[in-house]
Amino acid sequence: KHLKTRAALSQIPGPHGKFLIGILLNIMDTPENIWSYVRHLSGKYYPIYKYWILHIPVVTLVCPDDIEIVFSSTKHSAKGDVYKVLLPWLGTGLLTSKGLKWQNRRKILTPAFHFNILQQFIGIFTEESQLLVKQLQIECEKPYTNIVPIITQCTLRAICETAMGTKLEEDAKSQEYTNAIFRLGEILFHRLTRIWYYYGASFRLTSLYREQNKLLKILHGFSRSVIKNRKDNFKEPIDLVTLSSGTFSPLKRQLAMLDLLISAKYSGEPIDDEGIREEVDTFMFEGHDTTTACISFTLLLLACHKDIQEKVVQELQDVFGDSNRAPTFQDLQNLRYLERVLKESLRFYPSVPFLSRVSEEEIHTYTGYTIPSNTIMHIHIYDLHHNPQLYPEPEKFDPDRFLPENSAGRHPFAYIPFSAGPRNCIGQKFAFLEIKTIVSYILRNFVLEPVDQPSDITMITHFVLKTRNGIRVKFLKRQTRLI
Ligand code: HEM
Repeated sequence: KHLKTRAALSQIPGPHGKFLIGILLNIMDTPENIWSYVRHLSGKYYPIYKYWILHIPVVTLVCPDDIEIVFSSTKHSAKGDVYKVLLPWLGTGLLTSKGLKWQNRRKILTPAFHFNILQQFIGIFTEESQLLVKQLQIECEKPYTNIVPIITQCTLRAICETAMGTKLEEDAKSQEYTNAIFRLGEILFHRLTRIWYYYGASFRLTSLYREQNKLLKILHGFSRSVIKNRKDNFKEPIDLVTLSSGTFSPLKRQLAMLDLLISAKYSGEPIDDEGIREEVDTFMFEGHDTTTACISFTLLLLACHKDIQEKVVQELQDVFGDSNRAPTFQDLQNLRYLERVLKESLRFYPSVPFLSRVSEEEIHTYTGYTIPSNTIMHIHIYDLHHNPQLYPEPEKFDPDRFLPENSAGRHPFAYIPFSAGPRNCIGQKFAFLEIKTIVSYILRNFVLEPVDQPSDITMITHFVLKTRNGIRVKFLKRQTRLI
């Protein structure tokens, strides 16, 4: 079996690497060099390549036909080894679980992302956007602003309130929680780019491991105390089926996703308190860095493309006029041009640049190779989205690529910022509502001037698309204030 596996893998092209260690030395490098190295491999070996890291083979897929084979199947849904670093924080929640557990959790969580539930979050997104506008007014005095930290604060507050029903205030407990999320993010990043820390006891011997444990105590302690509080005040199970069917009517009280999980538990669904904690933590992780990346890169692109920025502002003027009212669900639906801008922004800068899966059985690729069972597969969304055969002039920011007439005929797996198939992102509608609310508030109040250009930006390897030095934009107060 071993020889058969080796023989199949040897047919797949890729860098030779060194005897016994494969390409280990190439990835023991800075995060920006790892990023460039992987881009180089994708260009050189398109449509598929393989490398060895020590004794572990990794096959990378960059072509939509091969990606379709993996994503369309309910097999191959187990995650690759990179996700191991997330387990201490998230446990096996929706992102990291597999098999029956994943199926059960997905079934429980799906109604929580129905439009009828999501609509009630627009009020929270609006409040957070208004707070952000106030902060950005102060930034207008400065020559430029690194937008990433300020947007992160905003999206973190939004997800905390929607997922847990808890506001992150200025108090010590909230600050401690926020700081722990930031610091744990740094440690996860440190481990992600050091593969020898995924396996065995090597990470446990480091001071970072001890620090991680302290941070986990804070994070899990916070989630558990919110869950306990919410459970103590829980009145009656929510009828999710009724709530997620029929037309939307505003609820008597603001529900958090946590309430829906508690309700599912009391209705006999297979989820206990620790399971609820896993899912709440998963939302906290998945639900803020991804939206931060999308908003930050969109602001960068709009600052650098004034004509497109003006078209978005014109659309906002058409929808809101000179009124300073908050957006309704219908307003957000009507922002069609902004939607195309966001889609193109997620093509250009996919918040999740790569995914990793494990083949559960042998795969025969469209491109003519055999991937043996139990092989780690990386799917490079960034390279897929920058393929000139799929997107002519891929480095051009052009929202009209997503006009219906221009999207017709595009390969269904050529555009996958939210992944695809049964294991796609459960939060994509939530994300669009939030991002549209925040970006529209920013553009109703400010003119964006370019500071960094896309060509100035140095990308780094991370779970979520990030740059080495943030993203700088200049904010000017908009003369005809729309809000
Ligand atoms: C622009 C914003 C977002 C992008 C681009 C994005 C992208 C993705 C991608 C690519 C995956 C697949 C990950 C994998 O297979 O390893 C995923 C999964 C997931 N996302 Fe998102 N996401 C976004 C926002 C959100 C938000 C706001 C939430 C929660 C409120 C969320 C919750 C999740 C969860 C729970 C999963 C795991 C789903 C499963 O395995 O069944 N995401 N997301």
